Amino acid sequence: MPADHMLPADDRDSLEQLKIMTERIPGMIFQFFRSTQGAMSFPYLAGSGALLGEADKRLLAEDANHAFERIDSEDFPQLMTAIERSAHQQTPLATQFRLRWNADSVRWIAARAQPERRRNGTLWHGVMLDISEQVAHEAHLRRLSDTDALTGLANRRKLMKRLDEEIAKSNRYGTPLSLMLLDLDHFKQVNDTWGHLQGDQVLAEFGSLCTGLIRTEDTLARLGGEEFAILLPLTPQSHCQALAERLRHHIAGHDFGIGQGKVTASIGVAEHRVGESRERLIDRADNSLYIAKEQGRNRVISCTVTAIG
Ligand SMILES: Nc1nc2c(ncn2[C@@H]2O[C@H](COP(=O)(O)OP(=O)(O)OP(=O)(O)O)[C@@H](O)[C@H]2O)c(=O)[nH]1
Repeated sequence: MPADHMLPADDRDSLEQLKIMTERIPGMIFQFFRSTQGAMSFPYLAGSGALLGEADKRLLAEDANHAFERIDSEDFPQLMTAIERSAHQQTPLATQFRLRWNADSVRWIAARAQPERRRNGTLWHGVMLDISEQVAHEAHLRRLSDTDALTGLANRRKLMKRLDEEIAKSNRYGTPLSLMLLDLDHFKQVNDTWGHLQGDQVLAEFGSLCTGLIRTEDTLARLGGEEFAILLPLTPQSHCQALAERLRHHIAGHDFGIGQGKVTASIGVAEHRVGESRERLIDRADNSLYIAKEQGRNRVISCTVTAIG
């Protein structure tokens, strides 16, 4: 029989096993306490043994700020809000944030914890997991779903997102916003004469050429086939029209690998009007493009019926 102050052997084995396990799991289990005065600490921290030394654990048991000061300043406010809400509503804490790991490494951490009201504050019981690889993978998938595979430019889906963002800003602040639609002329002939592979090459080079002529804040997208679009924030129609004319000129003078002057583009321009929908703006630019094609191609038409070229 064990002495009164000792645990039975079975329990000691279980405790020993639990200790070994918590030190080896690929994450951390913790208790986090926030007093009613706002003082914060980690009374218990275990797991990912290699990541946190005993000294760190002792410091954090006194004051959680040793960990909080390593949290990315962009994520800190939403973490504090999540803690506050969880304490106030007694609902589970579920959040994620970036943690500075060492001089050149930042890790994404997900935290899930259950709050428990105590006489002098709130005590959470929870787990933290390093989700950096998952976050990087999601970002990669997002980039893929927003990118046109042939040209590496933004695709239609991405352009629609950017249009929604910029239209919202334009409506809110009354700032100018222009949209340009570009369509290569008689592209079928390029394919028929030089082959589809060379046609692909022309499309990719067209993307590079235009990218080099616009600002980084502008979004150049391939809408599909030989149709492209450029979204130009903070740009009134007159400036957009001048840029379109410059692009048209460069395109017509460029050798895309099939001889100079073999590729031209028709361009339609429209400026967003406050309160106008995305579809209406696209329709107006598309209408200008249609007129440019009708009037003989290799020209710029703006929605205010000004024809150049
Ligand atoms: N090489 C290549 N060709 C494409 C791609 N997507 C669409 N096209 C071709 O682009 C051509 C578009 O033809 P049309 O819509 O008749 O237009 P167009 O010949 O450019 O004539 P206009 O626009 O009226 O000046 C077709 O031959 C399509 O096969 C692509 O990804 N690669």
